Amino acid sequence: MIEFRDVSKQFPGSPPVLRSVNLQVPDGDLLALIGPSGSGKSTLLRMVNRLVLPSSGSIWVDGRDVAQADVIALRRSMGYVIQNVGLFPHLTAAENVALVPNISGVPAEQRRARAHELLHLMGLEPATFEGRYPAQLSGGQQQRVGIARALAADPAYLLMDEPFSALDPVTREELQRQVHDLKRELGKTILFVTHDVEEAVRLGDQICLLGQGEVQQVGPPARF
Ligand SMILES: Nc1ncnc2c1ncn2[C@@H]1O[C@H](COP(=O)(O)OP(=O)(O)OP(=O)(O)O)[C@@H](O)[C@H]1O
Repeated sequence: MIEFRDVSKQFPGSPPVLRSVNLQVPDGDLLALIGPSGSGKSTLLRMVNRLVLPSSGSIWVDGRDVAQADVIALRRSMGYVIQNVGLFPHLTAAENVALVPNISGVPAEQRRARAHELLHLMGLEPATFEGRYPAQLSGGQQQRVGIARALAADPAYLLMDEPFSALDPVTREELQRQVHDLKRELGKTILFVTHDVEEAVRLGDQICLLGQGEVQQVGPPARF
């Protein structure tokens, strides 16, 4: 479970972004964070992997306060997917997917097998795609590689920050379906930022609406 306990955030010299946020993402759930631009969605998500530190309050993952965790171990224990993927341009699709296993010392053969498995899972046939560089992939294919990379260390948690915003509607729907299947089949716990209410309704077990620095509403999609 991911839990925000009384979390507030104020960047120096700016008005408060978030005030007293209390929120839980139970194991196996996808919580979609929605809200107007600037409402603090990304800030809240980034506090989970400590890219942003709360001004007060705490964030707990699996019953542990992330402030006490080793930051590298914490980040490796979570998949992180962002809008513009951030693939390394000089690494092939398979090498990008196998990046974390590589730094963690997983032997080459095992890494390759894992990269194949994940590319396949994301609908990219390894025989065709493993050797391609990001520039040789479409936006949707790059995003699939980005998700495969986030899954490489088999993290229990995925943090997804507007992962599909830059994609055309058809690709976007395909990837939404894939995330839905992933969640069901692999039992991941997902925090998903989107500005698209339809996407939130389609994917979320719970939706949290942020606004004016606070949680305005939280509940299952039927209530939105
Ligand atoms: N590092 C930072 N330093 C100062 N202010 C910041 C920083 N990061 C974010 N902010 C401010 O915090 C507020 C919330 O930003 P955040 O990116 O969390 O919003 P968001 O809801 O994700 O917006 P969007 O939908 O536009 O991506 C904004 O006013 C932003 O300018």
